[in-house]
Amino acid sequence: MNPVPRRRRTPGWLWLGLMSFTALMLLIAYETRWVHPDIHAYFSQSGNLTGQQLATRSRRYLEESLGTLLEDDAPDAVERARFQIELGYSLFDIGLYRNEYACTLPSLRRLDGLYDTLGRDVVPSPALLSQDLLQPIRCLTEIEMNQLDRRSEVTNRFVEETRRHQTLVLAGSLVIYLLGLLFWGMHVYKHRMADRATRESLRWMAQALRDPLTGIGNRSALHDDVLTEPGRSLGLLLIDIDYFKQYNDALGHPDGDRLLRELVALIDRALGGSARLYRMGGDEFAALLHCDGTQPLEQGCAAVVEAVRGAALPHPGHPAGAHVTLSVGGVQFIARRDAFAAAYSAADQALYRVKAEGRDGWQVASGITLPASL
Ligand SMILES: Nc1nc2c(ncn2[C@@H]2O[C@H](COP(=O)(O)OP(=O)(O)OP(=O)(O)O)[C@@H](O)[C@H]2O)c(=O)[nH]1
Repeated sequence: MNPVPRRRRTPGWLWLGLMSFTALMLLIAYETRWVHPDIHAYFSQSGNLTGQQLATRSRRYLEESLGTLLEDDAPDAVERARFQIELGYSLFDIGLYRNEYACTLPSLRRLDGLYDTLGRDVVPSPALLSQDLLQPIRCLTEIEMNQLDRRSEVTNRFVEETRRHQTLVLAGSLVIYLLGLLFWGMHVYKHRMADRATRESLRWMAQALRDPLTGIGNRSALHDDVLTEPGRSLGLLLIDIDYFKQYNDALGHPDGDRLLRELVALIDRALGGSARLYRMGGDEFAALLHCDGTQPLEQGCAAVVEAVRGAALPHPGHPAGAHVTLSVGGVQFIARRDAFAAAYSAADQALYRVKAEGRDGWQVASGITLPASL
């Protein structure tokens, strides 16, 4: 046995639309959390960039010590200068400066020597002092400048990359948004198509239950309508035109069609517009009305026959030279799937009794014989 091929499921347009909007949200979330690593390092006070601040502070201590030694005559001036040199030294003596700036080690050695000399209470000559302190101060200035340049470079790179990221986010968002709109549009379009197909099917189904010539229901519609009212007491009229063949023969089929339409309007009016009419085929109609007893049914049958009689529609082919007349058979029944065939047959027999008795009249079946199982 061949296995039934499984239909491959593809995501619908609505799902694709939702997926693209989710992708848009993820992209935005990612980009808003993105931070340039160097800038992160800078703001988190770690990494190389902070070195510039240490050099600045170190240089200030060394400049202060130089000023103290050259201009301060207080007895503790040398001690304070030593302390300032010591502070400047500790901020200067870091791995970054040692590794990256050649002037660092000689400067530190000079500061070491000066610190020892001052410890022995010896104040070097201003020329020597200038050499020992100015050289480290110049070195620190160079470091500061360099670190500042580096910071600018990083900032520039950050700005450029931020711009690139923004462009990416903008372009990506635009593409995803447009895709989302497209998918959504496709979903709406498919939905409309499905709606249209459903309406079309319903229209076809309604048409399948209509008689195209007269616009009233057909035989299938009568069956459907009876089944939609289970248990309800209904009256069924079967109506047949007398000598319609002769009418067609005398006036032609187009006039015959016109008569069929005219009679539908007449019957409808005669039944007060409350009955549902059907064309069973050829020149035979049916009418379905709500009635609790046989009396309203008999009144309906009589009204239909009288109305057509009263209209005095010419019938040039009538064998007895009369106008158009109808034969009607009626039955009252309780709407049930298994009772309808018997009811229909009883009304048909009543109709044929009218035909047999000379036409232009009506009869109502006295009672219907239901199948034994009912
Ligand atoms: N114009 C027209 N004629 C139709 C249509 N359908 C069926 N007929 C005709 O209706 C006629 C029915 O003829 P019969 O069944 O002999 O009935 P009748 O001539 O009315 O005879 P009785 O019922 O015995 O009085 C036939 O001549 C069909 O050709 C239709 O749609 N239009």
